[in-house]
Amino acid sequence: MQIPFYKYQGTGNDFVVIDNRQNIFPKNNTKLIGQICDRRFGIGADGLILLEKDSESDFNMDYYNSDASQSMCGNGGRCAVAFAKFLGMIGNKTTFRAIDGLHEATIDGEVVTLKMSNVSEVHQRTRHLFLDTGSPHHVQLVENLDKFSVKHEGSRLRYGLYGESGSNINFVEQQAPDSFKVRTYERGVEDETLSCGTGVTAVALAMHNSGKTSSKKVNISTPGGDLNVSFDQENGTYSNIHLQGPAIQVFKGEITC
Ligand SMILES: N[C@H](CCC[C@H](N)C(=O)O)C(=O)O
Repeated sequence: MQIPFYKYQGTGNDFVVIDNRQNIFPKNNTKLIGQICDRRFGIGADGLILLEKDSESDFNMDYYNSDASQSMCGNGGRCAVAFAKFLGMIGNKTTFRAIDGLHEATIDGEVVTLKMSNVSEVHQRTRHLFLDTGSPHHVQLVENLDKFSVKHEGSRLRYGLYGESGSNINFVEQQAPDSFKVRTYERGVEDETLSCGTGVTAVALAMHNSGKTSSKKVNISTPGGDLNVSFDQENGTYSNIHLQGPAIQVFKGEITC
């Protein structure tokens, strides 16, 4: 079978994206998902995105990590919006469905602004914070982030602290009153990725919640590029959360399976 696909990247978090509105992809074949995402034997990607029909919104985004596990994906959501625009399915505004519910988004050129789900619980621990922005995130301030062993420490925490279900692990260094550098170990990729959308969203909220910033517009730089997170906070709930950054189409191909 030949399945057309596109490759997108959002600040270096990269995805194989497929128009699956006719249900052509064998999504139960988790081995195939792993093969597609394999950096050597396949196309190579952090995850797979299937864009599907949805009865109540413009489309459904079915997201798979490279190990075929599922979660919400912020950068993937931004790339799905860019793909839907490319397909002519939407104009510059959309509402789509993901695993954590409906999301609004806008697109202006290559920049996609994605509304994230509300966050009403931020757990403060001795040396880290934990919150769920559509996927679970551990947020920890470190020194000398550029030299930090993200994969080793990230894996240790992901399995040691969070067991089999795991969590994404974000290491953070403050750059200025409203800006931070972040490197992320991603659950389901089981490696450092160049950027993590739900992760930088978690970092922005966690840094505000712990008083490291009083700004409600936070700039986050990742190894893959820069993202902005803006939000409101009322009675302990974070709402009107927007993740903004580029989503770029890289190439088109055909999967043989
Ligand atoms: N690895 C995450 C999902 C993808 C998150 C990341 N790619 C993003 O942009 O939010 C998890 O399983 O919790």
